Amino acid sequence: MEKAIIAKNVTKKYKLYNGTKERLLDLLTPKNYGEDFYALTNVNFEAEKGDIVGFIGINGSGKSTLSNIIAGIVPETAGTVEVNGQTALIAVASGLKWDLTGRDNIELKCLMLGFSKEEIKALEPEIIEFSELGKFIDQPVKSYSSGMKSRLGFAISVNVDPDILIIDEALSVGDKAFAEKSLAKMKEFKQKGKTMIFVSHSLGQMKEFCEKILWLEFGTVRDYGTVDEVIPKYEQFLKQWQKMSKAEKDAYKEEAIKRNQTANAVN
Ligand SMILES: Nc1ncnc2c1ncn2[C@@H]1O[C@H](COP(=O)(O)OP(=O)(O)OP(=O)(O)O)[C@@H](O)[C@H]1O
Repeated sequence: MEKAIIAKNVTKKYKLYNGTKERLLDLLTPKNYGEDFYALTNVNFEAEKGDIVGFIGINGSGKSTLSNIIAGIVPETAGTVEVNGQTALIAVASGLKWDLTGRDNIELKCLMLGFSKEEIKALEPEIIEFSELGKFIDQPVKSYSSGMKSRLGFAISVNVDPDILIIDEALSVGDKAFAEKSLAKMKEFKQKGKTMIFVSHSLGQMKEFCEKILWLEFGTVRDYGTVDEVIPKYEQFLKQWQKMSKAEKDAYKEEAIKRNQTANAVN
């Protein structure tokens, strides 16, 4: 089988600063200010061409970070990510230039993807219609609601026909009718044998839509397998997690992060 994505030992380190002054000092001086925070530690993950993979995990597990790295929007700190094909990421707050209008965003995105002026002209009406933005298409994106931004992002990404479509929580904003239309479009993609990554907290949507599940836990891979293998284990975990007190959750999280950091130091 042809691989669509090969992620090897992917690590993402962020710097956490105690205020703007510390951030500036870190930039301006050779001394190391701020605290290292590992959002991902040595993540290994592969997807075959045509796989539909769901990323699950509680808040802060690194799902969006890994999606953004695969989409080429955020650089990895260490490790490698090989992606075979053109990716398109649909996420609530990403990829759109807020000062430009919806129409300008469509044109810019298509130009960046290598479409010609003629191809863009032909594609634009379809994208605008799918977005249901009406006359707002000529207003700056900063005047859009989060649902409208998501609709525009979704309309562009699904209509440019990417090889790998990454959808990060974009179905959770906006109305039910648009979510259904988007799901139908995603099913079309699935039938065409495209590769898809789907990030969602809705296990119902995951079961309906995905074949494989990558379960991330505080920046590491807790499990990767079929929907039937991984989702029941995750549901079991969620039941325990929900019963934990805040202090127990903090302790669990701290322990997991420490384990990740130790793993990082060893490798
Ligand atoms: N730019 C950043 N600077 C510092 N820390 C960050 C940055 N972006 C993400 N993080 C941290 O990295 C961790 C992983 O975040 P990420 O958004 O990837 O998680 P997630 O699993 O997608 O979470 P959610 O389900 O809440 O969307 C979090 O602890 C987050 O606070």
